[in-house]
Amino acid sequence: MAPAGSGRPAGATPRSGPAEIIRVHYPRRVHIPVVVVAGFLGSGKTTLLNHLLRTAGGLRIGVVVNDFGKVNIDAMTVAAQVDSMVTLGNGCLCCAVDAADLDAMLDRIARPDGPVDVIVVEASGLAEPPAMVRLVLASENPHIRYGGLVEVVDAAEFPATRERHPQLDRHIKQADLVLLNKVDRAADGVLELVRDLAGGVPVVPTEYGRVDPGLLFDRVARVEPEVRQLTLDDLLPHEEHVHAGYSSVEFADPRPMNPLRFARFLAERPAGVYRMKGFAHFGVPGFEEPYLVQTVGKAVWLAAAPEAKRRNELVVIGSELDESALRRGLDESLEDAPESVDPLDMASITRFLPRV
Ligand SMILES: Nc1nc2c(ncn2[C@@H]2O[C@H](COP(=O)(O)OP(=O)(O)OP(=O)(O)O)[C@@H](O)[C@H]2O)c(=O)[nH]1
Repeated sequence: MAPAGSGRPAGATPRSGPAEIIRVHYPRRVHIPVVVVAGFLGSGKTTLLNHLLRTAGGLRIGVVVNDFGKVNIDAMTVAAQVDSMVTLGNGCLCCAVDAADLDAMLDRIARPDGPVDVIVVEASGLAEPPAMVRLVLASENPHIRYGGLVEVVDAAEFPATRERHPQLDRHIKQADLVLLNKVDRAADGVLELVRDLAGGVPVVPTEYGRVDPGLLFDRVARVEPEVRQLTLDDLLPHEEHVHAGYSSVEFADPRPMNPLRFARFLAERPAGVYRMKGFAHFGVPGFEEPYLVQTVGKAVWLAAAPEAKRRNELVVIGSELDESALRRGLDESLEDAPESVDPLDMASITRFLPRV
């Protein structure tokens, strides 16, 4: 893959093999994922952020640091490595900054020609995670999309924190992904307990926030998808040098999907799934073109992908995935007679398209 963010001109991406086809695969309308990282004081959010900044390759990460208090320690810690820094220094983002203020922050860094590929909002340790997510979802910036709520949980302090802050159980359930950090200092049984509390939300154990950035966001820079076909390999996280703790399942099938059954599969979000991405097609009269499909937690986005192949190619990423149940769910979503499907059923799919 070309170094992300290398600024290489369109069409100049070198790929091995003579049969390299350069194809437009993503919609031209670009959406920058905004990942919210929450967690109690000291759980390891800044450590995670620094790890992401160090290991994201050429991806340009914009950071919104939401510190509580006047002294901006987190911002100073990460500042040296950040491409574009916007700090919310006036207190807890969820209670002191309204959506318009966050929008103003995002506007400074989230532009199609802007300086970043991904935005991470590090929430103050005191922030209520769903309030942070609502701020991102309420943003009127047309260039962003919600990239998931990652809750960092301190495994070493888990029993004590839970006693002091019973809302921790709720935070774990509300997250799209739980990073159970400090497993090097965790008592026996904490991982099992957190997985139990999470009720299907993927839980990935980490030390010093060392997680593959590919779990949190695509390793492909925004400039790239416009110049070449996205491969399954691009979509898969790479696990070298990081504590794995998660897995991915690839599904490829040329047969079309049934819109109702596939929509149900997306909505049901099988246990342990954090992200799904790839392409799906339905072959229903009037809806022959494939779609780019992306999910993060409970959120689903679709985009028309007219130049993609008419086949399903999906990557499912998560923790403790039940591969055979996933494959069964996807197999059961396939449709042998797409021409006889009621085109109105496509509403279950097209409702995930961006509103224009
Ligand atoms: N043993 C151990 N220590 C860790 C781990 N991850 C982070 N720490 C340490 O925990 C302390 C707190 O980490 P931070 O990353 O600052 O935590 P934070 O969530 O950003 O804290 P606030 O900004 O106060 O909310 C630091 O001293 C880290 O070095 C880990 O996996 N294991």
